[in-house]
Order: sequence, then C-alpha cells, then structure tokens
Amino acid sequence: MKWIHVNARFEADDMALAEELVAQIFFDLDLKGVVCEVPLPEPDEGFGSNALAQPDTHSISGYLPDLSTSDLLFADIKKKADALKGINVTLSTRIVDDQDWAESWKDFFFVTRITDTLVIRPSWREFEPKPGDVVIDLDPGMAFGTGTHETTAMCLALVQEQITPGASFLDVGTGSGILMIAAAKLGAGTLKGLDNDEAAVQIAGKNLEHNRISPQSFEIRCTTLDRYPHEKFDLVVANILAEVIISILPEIHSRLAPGGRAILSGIIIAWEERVKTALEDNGFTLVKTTTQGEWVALVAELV
Ligand SMILES: C[S@@+](CC[C@H](N)C(=O)[O-])C[C@H]1O[C@@H](n2cnc3c(N)ncnc32)[C@H](O)[C@@H]1O
Repeated sequence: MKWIHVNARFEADDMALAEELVAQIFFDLDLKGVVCEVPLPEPDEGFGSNALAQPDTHSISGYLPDLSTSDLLFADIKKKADALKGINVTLSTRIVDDQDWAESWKDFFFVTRITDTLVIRPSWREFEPKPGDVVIDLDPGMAFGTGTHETTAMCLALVQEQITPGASFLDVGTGSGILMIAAAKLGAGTLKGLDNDEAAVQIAGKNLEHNRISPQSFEIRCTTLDRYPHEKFDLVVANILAEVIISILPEIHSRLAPGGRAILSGIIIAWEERVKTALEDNGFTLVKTTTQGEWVALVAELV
C-alpha cells in the first residue's frame, strides 16, 4: 500500500507550544506514525556508524493512506495549520511505500545516556555499557517514548531518584513502556501500566518482554485511569498533557499508598502554575520541580 508522508516544518517564538499544537492537528485528523523531529545536539563521539544525519529544523511528520479522499484531508491539515496564530508552518508531502515509513523514524533515534547510569539503547544500535550502567533496550515502534523527548527524560531521571526497592509502580500513559522498564530495572516490585492506545499496549508489552522483565511482575491494560481498579501504588507516573493530568489528579490521589508519590510530566511551562494550583486543590504537596527546555516535571505526595 502507498502512503502520503506529510511533513510540517514550523517556526514560532514558543517552539514547545507550537510542537504541541501542530502535533494535535495530526492526531485530530488521525495521521499514522506521527513523530516530532527536533534538532538535537550531535550524538556523543564513539557512536561510529550509528551517527546518522539528524534533522536541522523542528518538524512533525505523519502518514495518510494514499486514497481518493487524501486531498481533502491534506486541505484540512493546511487550513488548520494556517489558522495557528504566531506559528509559521510549511507543509510538504511525498508518496512512500508501507515498508519505508515504518522504519524511517529509526534514523533519528540514538543511544541516549539519561543519567550517569541510566541508558536507552535502541534495539538496532550497538552499545558497550560501563560497569553499573542500567540499559533499557527499546524499540518504540509507533508508540511515544524513546527517551529523547524532554518529558520522558525527566520522568526517567525522577523514577531513578524516587523509586524504592520493591515499590509498586503505576505508569499512566505508558506509550513504549519505557518508564515501566526503567522502574523494573531500578528495583520496583510490581509494575502496572495503562494506555488508551491499543497499539501502545502491544508495543509496551513486547518491550518489557524484550528487556526480560518477568511476565508475572507486570500487567498493561488498554484503558483510562478512571476505569482502572482502585489499587494503591507507591509511585505513580503520568507523562501526558497538562490538561489531562489536571483532570485525572483525583484518580491519581485515590491510587497513592500512604507516603506514595506521583511524578507528573508533559507540562509545558505555560501550564506549570495551573498544574501546581490543581495539585494543591486536590490535596497534594509539591515535593520537587524540574525543568528541561520548555517542559516541567513535578513530584508530589499526599498532604
Ligand atoms: C507523552 S506519551 C508518554 C509515553 C511514555 N510514558 C513516556 O514517558 O515516554 C503519552 C501516552 O499517554 C497515552 N494517553 C494519552 N491520554 C491518555 C489517557 N487519558 N489515558 C491513558 N493514556 C493516555 C498516549 O496514548 C501516549 O502513549
């Protein structure tokens, strides 16, 4: 089958907000394989043949099936992109084969050291770990969560910092399962994850198995938190948009064990204060704030 690769290059004063708004257009119109391509610093030396070209501009890409209705959909993307205030979007398209697009995003995913000891290794790249390294082997497929996005990187570092041996862990919006794998390798006891995207649930399960996480120790469901059983967890992580986080704070609250903590990420700086106010309104105490680029991650516990 043929697909139309749609690329939206964009420029704005607030690039994080622009990324979110342009990506939302792609998600709303149900484009497949949506990825954000962000210029990254050059990968570390020593990656040798792994060091492939990186994007030099910010862009969002996605795929439409090449059907008779595709022109209408593309016109809709253009109309919505043109309506974004203060964001200059340039759209381009090209026809590709199914096999090409399923693999093309891999060129932009490298071995990434998140903390002194926590490393993400894409399953198709080679890496020689140092003594003490905790390595997450990942093939995110079409699910979000490669570790290179600031929101995920902050979550990973905070999971490493906040996890206690044997802790029960819940990942709300698990995507590729990257945070569950990190939690398992850093000593969590039981691991539960959920995502409202069935494809993510499948990919996450495969990634946990690939990392030799015992199937008895984890469970991943396709659902939302309001429909999730009322179990208690020592650590709950949610890397979702700020609006969603605010709406599920009561659900998170009721699933925290005494002394438990929540790591909340996916919050652009413009939303930081609103999330902090919502935390207070919902009976949480803020423990820590971290920032990377335009993104904020918060750690909170019950009052
Ligand atoms: C930003 S990604 C985070 C993925 C991964 N946890 C990480 O940190 O990289 C958000 C994930 O949440 C899922 N999601 C979005 N809204 C959700 C909701 N209301 N309930 C459950 N999952 C949701 C999406 O499908 C996506 O996989």
